[in-house]
Amino acid sequence: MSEVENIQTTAAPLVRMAEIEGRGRALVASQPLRAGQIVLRDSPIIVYSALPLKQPPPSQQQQQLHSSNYYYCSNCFKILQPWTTAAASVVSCPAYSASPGLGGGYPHDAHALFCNPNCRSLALASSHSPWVCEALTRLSDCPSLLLHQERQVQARFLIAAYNLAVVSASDFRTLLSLQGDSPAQPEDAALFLHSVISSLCPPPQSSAVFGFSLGLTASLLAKDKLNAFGLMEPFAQDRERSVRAYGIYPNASFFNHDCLPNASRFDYVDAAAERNTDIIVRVIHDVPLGREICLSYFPVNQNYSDRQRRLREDYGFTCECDRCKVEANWSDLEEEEDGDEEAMDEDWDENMANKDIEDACGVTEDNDFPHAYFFLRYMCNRKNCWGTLAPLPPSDSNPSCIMECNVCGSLKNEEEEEAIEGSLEAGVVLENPFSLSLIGLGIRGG
Ligand SMILES: C[S@@+](CC[C@H](N)C(=O)[O-])C[C@H]1O[C@@H](n2cnc3c(N)ncnc32)[C@H](O)[C@@H]1O
Repeated sequence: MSEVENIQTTAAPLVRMAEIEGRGRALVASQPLRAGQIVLRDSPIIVYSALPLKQPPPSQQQQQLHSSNYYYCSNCFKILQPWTTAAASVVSCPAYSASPGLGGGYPHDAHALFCNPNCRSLALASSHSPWVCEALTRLSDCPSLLLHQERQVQARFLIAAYNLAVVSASDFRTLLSLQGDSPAQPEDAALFLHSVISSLCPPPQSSAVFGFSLGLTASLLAKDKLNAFGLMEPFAQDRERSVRAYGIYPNASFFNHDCLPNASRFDYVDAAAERNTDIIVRVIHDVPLGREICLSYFPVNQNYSDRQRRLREDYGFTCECDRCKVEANWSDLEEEEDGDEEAMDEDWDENMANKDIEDACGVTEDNDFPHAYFFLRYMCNRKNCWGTLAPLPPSDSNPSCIMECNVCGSLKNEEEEEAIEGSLEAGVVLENPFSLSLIGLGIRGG
């Protein structure tokens, strides 16, 4: 085992890297961890926009995206205030001649806006170099690319990655060290994007040390697919949550997946603080020394077959976690019963609700649903949220009773919820030591 460099700014790292057979590199607890403890704060080596290259004119924005979320700074990725005099500090990339705000709004076709001149200066010296600016301009006028939204976002990643090779060789080496190899036969995306970039905007000569080849393009795309974290738009109950930007995080990339994770990651992109694109990983309950720390690569409410398919197709492995071992059996039964795999999603809540709550809390010994406690305690009960709850960091080793959701951001005070709900539910479940979680998370009744 080797210690992960820079993984903690404190003197004693809380996690270290281990090589685990069948799972590759992993992060394990290097000391006993308390619920809520921050095990990693990580800064991205690349952040790139999740928006298509060619943005629709304002008249169509409403249909395609939530318009208030549409504009953000191309350096720090904080949302830009709607155009008012309060947003007067917003500046565009120098290559774009019009001034933001003219005509009552931001220019919809400016490919880079910055929340202030400082952000612009930082970007011009790094992520928005003259080559990136020129490349994005050319790519956004490429008709064959504009047909594929996903390819446009991949193109943004490739431009950011090839630019990284020029502006920071060491960060580019780190990127190359992450999981993800070029497949023997390059996939369509790599063939297409490499040819478009070669013809329209080949990387500058200064990146020659790493070269520019189809193999490298394919390998970079593979690394992006396995390691990128989505920085999400704020949660809203009435619409699907979208990704604002993707980031590649050099240390967080070593977290393996578990369908019942013991840690969850938080981001605070619109926070006023600096390093707003960092991700912060906290353990959701106590973790013993030596135990692997895992995240879930997607919301924990997904059913067994969807999870397995996604992990196989997107991440190339078969999940054999405790939850999958259990659900493999009841999933088969349910699929036989209704003969419709798709119906599992809708049935999932019902499955949970129908399981005996006493079993869930370990009161009786039934291994049919041993992990129900996880959902009752650590899954957010806000409609359409499906986030994971983790306690706030402990203070002076005292655990916090405030749980924070990593998707909608709500804070739940377990003690207050117990007091309020307890009076409503008196006699029903309060004898159960876990009742406050059951009530607070609203699982009862499905
Ligand atoms: C983001 S990387 C995690 C770090 C990776 N293990 C490494 O060595 O760099 C994702 C990859 O890790 C592996 N992985 C993650 N979770 C796993 C699990 N539960 N079982 C087996 N392999 C896993 C898969 O190869 C997956 O594509």
